Amino acid sequence: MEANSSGADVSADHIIAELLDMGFEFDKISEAIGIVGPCRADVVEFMLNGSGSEQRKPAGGLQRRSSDRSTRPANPRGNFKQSSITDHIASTTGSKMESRGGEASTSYSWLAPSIDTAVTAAVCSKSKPEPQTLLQNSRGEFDLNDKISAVLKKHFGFSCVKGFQKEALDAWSAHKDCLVLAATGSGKSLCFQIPALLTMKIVVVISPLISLMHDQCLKLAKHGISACFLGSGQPDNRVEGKAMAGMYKIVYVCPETVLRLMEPLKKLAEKPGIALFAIDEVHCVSKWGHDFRPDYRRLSVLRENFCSRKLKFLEHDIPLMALTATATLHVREDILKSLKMSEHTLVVLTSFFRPNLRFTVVVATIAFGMGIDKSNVRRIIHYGLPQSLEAYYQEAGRAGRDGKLSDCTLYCSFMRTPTLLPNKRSDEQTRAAYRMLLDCFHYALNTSTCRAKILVKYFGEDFGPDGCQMYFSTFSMYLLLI
Ligand SMILES: Nc1ncnc2c1ncn2[C@@H]1O[C@H](COP(=O)(O)OP(=O)(O)OP(=O)(O)O)[C@@H](O)[C@H]1O
Repeated sequence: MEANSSGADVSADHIIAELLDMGFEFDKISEAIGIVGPCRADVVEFMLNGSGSEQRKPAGGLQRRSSDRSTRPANPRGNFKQSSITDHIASTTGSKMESRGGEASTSYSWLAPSIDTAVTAAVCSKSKPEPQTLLQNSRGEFDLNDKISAVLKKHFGFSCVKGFQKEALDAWSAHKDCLVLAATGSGKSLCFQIPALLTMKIVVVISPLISLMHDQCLKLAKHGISACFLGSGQPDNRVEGKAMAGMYKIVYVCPETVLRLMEPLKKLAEKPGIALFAIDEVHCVSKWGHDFRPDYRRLSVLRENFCSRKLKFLEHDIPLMALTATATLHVREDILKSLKMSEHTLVVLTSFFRPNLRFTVVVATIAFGMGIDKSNVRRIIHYGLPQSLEAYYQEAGRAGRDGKLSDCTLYCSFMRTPTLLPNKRSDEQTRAAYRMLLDCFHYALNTSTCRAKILVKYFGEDFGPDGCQMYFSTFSMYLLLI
């Protein structure tokens, strides 16, 4: 027996039943329990990464499997909120229970960005209320912030939601569509996981990769939240039926499957109800992005079908929450249009400026390996030009997640033609690929401006003349001839 993240004791049988129910294979669960013992957190850790807690780690433990989340994302019509980089760097590296004060945030209309000084505070529970001790307001309702604090603490052990998470949750609670752009590892998942815990309804999450869905379900199991994944990677064919009967709080599904399940989803929307459709890695919608997936474009059926105009039992349209880590203005615009998101979509944006990263380009002919995904990576070295600056920002951004000064070095030889897109591509895709490559050339060849500034500008953000002074007043460019 062990204590789970919610404080309750669970047995090996209980863990097996729980994970089987989510659609994981019996053999894998048993193997994990056999190695790390009947501790849910360790079993999940083992299934995710091939290791349990330190003292129970098997000799010669397996290699860590990183969930490779390729990410990047626009509403010319929507409201635009932009919060500080400290929104993600400081909080993700801090202790789980740390309490954070207010966070600086700027907001602007994204067509004509103009920064103002609006402050978006993180929601922290001062008194750390337990669900049963929440105070009701005069109409007998619980305050949303208190509810959020309570579920956050109960399931995840955190005291505060970050500023951008609060913005997204406010949009959801106001039944608004929302586009969230926040860095890799900043905590986007909580934006759509919390709604599942605040209502009796289900959250449906559309995700492009089975490995991502798999990992997220395991992490939710660790936090005592029932979830499942549907699609070709689901070995148990009973899980789909159970999911469509409302037996899981969070249902992860790939785009092809969501398109196939439109009718069952409409029934689910009636009873017990769908709280939210979250579209993760939403840059996959855009042909202008580096990770285009045609099925993502067909997800406009969600906005077209799950609205009160079409489904008479709905009081409000079911909100869409689209999330990504990187997207240019062009890609954002494309996302909003392609998904037919509401004209009142709120765009929540955290700054792309990472003050602790120094960007250097070295023109050379020597090969170097890539860094790995850890919080304290001090240097990311790219060998060869990336296909796009989105891809570069995504990969280089793995450096310095702990907020400490780190270097991002790009080695490239202008003598070598960079790889473009797959051989079979339309003229439009070829043009887009060349455009993206041209941006990379401009970035690499720049000798007059701070590189961080170019990257941030590329994503449509202007942090003013002072932004670089701390670390970027100079940059390096070496020419190594061999
Ligand atoms: N409010 C919070 N306070 C402290 N830690 C948080 C908070 N929200 C999220 N985190 C932590 O941040 C980490 C990253 O979260 P998550 O995986 O959701 O990031 P993400 O933005 O979805 O990343 P990616 O783009 O790689 O998918 C997790 O360990 C999560 O527990």
